[in-house]
Amino acid sequence: MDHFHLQDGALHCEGVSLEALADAVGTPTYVYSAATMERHAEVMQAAVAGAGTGEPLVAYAVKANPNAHVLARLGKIGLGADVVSIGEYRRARAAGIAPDRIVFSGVGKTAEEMAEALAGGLLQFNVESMEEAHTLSAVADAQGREAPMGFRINPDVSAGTHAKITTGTADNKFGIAAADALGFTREAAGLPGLAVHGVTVHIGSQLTNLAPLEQAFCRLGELISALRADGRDIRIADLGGGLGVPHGPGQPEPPSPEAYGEMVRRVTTGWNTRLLFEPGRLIVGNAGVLLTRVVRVKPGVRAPWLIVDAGMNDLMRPALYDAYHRIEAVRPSGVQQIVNVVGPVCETGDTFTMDREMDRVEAGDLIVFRTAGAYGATLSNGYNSRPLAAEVLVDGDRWALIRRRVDPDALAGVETADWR
Ligand SMILES: Cc1ncc(COP(=O)(O)O)c(C=O)c1O
Ligand SMILES: N[C@@H](CCCC[NH3+])C(=O)O
Repeated sequence: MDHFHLQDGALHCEGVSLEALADAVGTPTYVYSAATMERHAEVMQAAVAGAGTGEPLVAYAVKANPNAHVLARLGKIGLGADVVSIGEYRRARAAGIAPDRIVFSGVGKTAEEMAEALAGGLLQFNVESMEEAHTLSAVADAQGREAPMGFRINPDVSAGTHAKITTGTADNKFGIAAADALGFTREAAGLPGLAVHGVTVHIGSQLTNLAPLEQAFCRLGELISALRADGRDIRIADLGGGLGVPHGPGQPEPPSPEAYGEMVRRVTTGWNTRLLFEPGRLIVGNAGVLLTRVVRVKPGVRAPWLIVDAGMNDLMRPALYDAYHRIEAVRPSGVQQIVNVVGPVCETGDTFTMDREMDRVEAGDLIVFRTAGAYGATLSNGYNSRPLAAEVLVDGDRWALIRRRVDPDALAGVETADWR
């Protein structure tokens, strides 16, 4: 069921008219459906229920959408958090997510970040190099604590996704080579302050095929056996995120969470570990749209330029990854046109799409970019001294502004000239 639907000829999010929202808060604005993100979370929880030993933990990848109100909603229905900075850790805690439901990933954790998270509590650090393990050991030893950790394995599997969001090939910066895992884990187990109980893998994002995930999980399974044979007490297997979401007709259809859960159950039989999952996009991607207004329509050589008031600074994915976003008129005219949709930023890359067939719209009309709930607002910036877009959360027929539009003057307000 799509919570973005037509009602009285115009697009609504749940019971709220996007036209009314644009009038109330202006554009560009991210609009999220609480019902959609909660349903996605529950579908994921159900898909992996009963897998592994003990309670499987769905630790939402905060980076996908770190808005405090989104985190609080997801935390309330039982999701944990996968964080990659102390900023995300603090946000997860502030949203009420318990320390024992938080994992800390990322290749560049600093000693300060480790110290704060260790003191505050967490389920596990996902450590990405032997060098990092040494830093964590020193941090834990200094606090007189044991840092729970697992190594992130780079399984050297091609995820079949965009090169810039592939993370599990030997040439990527993430994780340790599977061949090093035995030696590194043995070395880490001998360091003070480290409790090595986990292994983790995450091979990329927007995966539309289960095969590379299955291959990576199988490698992890072999490794768990080898680590156990070497005397390690492996209790947690964190299978990362990465499951793709549908982007609409003509786009690759990802496997369902149920099919993913089935594969996980099959591959992890006999592992005898607790299972963790780190979905981001799956939970929030299709729970959000970017609502924007057409500023003007300018004649073009191939097709007219539809210049909208959202730019690449607001939604970076097309510029960064040539990502496809479905574009819809908020009030469909029923007449189709072919257009190039671009933003106002002074970059040729500020192009959302070329030669797209869509409903005919004119200057002043509203359109939406679909599937913008993940890696949308969080990747935005103030390039060209543009404000950061507002964010709205809809729940039934009520809505709340969950991030005010951030004026460029507010950003300029932190510029200092403290010469020394
Ligand atoms: C370690 C880790 N876990 C989870 C995720 C979430 O990925 P996705 O949003 O594709 O589920 C990412 C991002 O790719 C990641 O780097
Ligand atoms: N930011 C990327 C996903 C990368 C996730 C982080 N590892 C996207 O929008 O598709």
